[in-house]
Amino acid sequence: MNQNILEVDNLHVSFKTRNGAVPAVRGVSFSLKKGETLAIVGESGSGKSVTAKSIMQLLPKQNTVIPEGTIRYEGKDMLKFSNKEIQSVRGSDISMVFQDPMTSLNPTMKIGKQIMEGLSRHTQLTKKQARQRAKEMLELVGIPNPETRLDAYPHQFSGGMRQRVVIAIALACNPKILIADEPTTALDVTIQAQILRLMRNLQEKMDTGIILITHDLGVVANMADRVAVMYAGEVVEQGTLDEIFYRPQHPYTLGLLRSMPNLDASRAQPLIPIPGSPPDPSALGTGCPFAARCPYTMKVCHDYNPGAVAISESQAVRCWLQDERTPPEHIPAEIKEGRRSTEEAAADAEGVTA
Ligand SMILES: Nc1ncnc2c1ncn2[C@@H]1O[C@H](COP(=O)(O)OP(=O)(O)OP(=O)(O)O)[C@@H](O)[C@H]1O
Repeated sequence: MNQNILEVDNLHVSFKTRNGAVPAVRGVSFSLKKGETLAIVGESGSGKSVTAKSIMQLLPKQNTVIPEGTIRYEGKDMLKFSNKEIQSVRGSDISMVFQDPMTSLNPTMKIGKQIMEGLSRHTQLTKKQARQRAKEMLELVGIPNPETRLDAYPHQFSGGMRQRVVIAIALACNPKILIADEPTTALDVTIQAQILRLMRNLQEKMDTGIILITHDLGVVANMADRVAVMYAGEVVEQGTLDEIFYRPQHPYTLGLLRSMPNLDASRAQPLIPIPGSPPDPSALGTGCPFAARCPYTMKVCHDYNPGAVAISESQAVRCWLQDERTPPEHIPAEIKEGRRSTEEAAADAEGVTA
C-alpha cells in the first residue's frame, strides 16, 4: 500500500521577470509519509521556499509559471485544484509556518480570534467550542494562562511565544501536513530547541507529516527522518538521515556536512566552507550546476547535467561520479567509503535488515 500523503513529481517552477525567466525549481521530486519529517536543506536561493510555497499555491500568480510537474495530496493533483479546493485544503489539511511569526499573525486581532478564524472556516464547531479548542491549543503549545492569553494581541507576546501561537494556529485543525519554513531561524538557541521539541511532541500526538525547510544541519539531525538536499533548484541528493549524514554521495552534500560544526566533539574536524557561491538561476548552462564549485569535476560535468540515480531504495543522487562509465580511479575516497557494497544495497532493496 502506498502510504505517501504527498508526492511531488518533476516539479518545475519559473518566474517571469524583466530580465527573463528565472527557473527557480527544476525537476524536483520527493514524497512524504504520514507522521514523518522530511527536511529540505540547501544554501540561500536553492529553491526551498519556492518548492514549499508551490505546494500551498502561495506564489504570486502574475509572474509564476509551473510548466511541468504534479503535486499529489492523497493521490489528487493539487495543481489542478480550483481556488475553492485549495482554500479548503490550506490551513486544514496542510498548514504552513514561516520564519517570522509576524508575517502570519494579524497585529490588530486578538490571538484567540485568530485561532478561532481557521476553526470556523474549516470545522463545524460552535463559537463556544472553537474558543474552548483555541484555549486547548494554547495550552498544548505551552502558553501559560491560556484563558486570559486568548484575549491578548500579538505584540504582547515574546518572539518565541508568538511562534508557539503560530504553531497553535497551524495545528488547530489537525492538519495532515505541516510545512515549516525556517521556523526557528529568528529565535535564540534555547527557544529554538523548545520550539523544535514542541513540534516533535505535537507531531507524535497528531501523526502530522512535517516538511521542514532549513539551512541548519543541526536542526536536521534533531528532527528529520529523511533529507532532500537542494542546489540551484534541484534535489541533488536525497536519502534517510543516516544515508545523508554518514554515506553522502554528492560532493555538495559532503561540502555542506564539512561546513557544519560537528555536534560530536570526539569527531570534531576543522570546518571547511564550500568555496564560491551558488549560480545565478537565470544564467544556468547545460552542465551540472555545482560543477564550478566541485572539487571532483570531469569534462562531462561542464557539458551535461546528470539525472538522478537511485543507489538504494531510499537514496538518490544527481552526480556523474555515480555513472558506471566513470573510471574508478576518478572517484574520491570519501565517496567510495560511503558507498554500500552490492550485497548491502541488494539486502536493502529486499527490505532485509542485517
Ligand atoms: N517572486 C519571485 N520572483 C522572481 N524570482 C523569485 C521569486 N521568488 C523567489 N525567486 C527566486 O527563486 C530562487 C529560489 O528562491 P527561494 O526563496 O526558494 O530560495 P531558498 O532556498 O528558500 O532560500 P532562503 O534560504 O534564502 O529562503 C532565488 O533565486 C530567488 O531569487
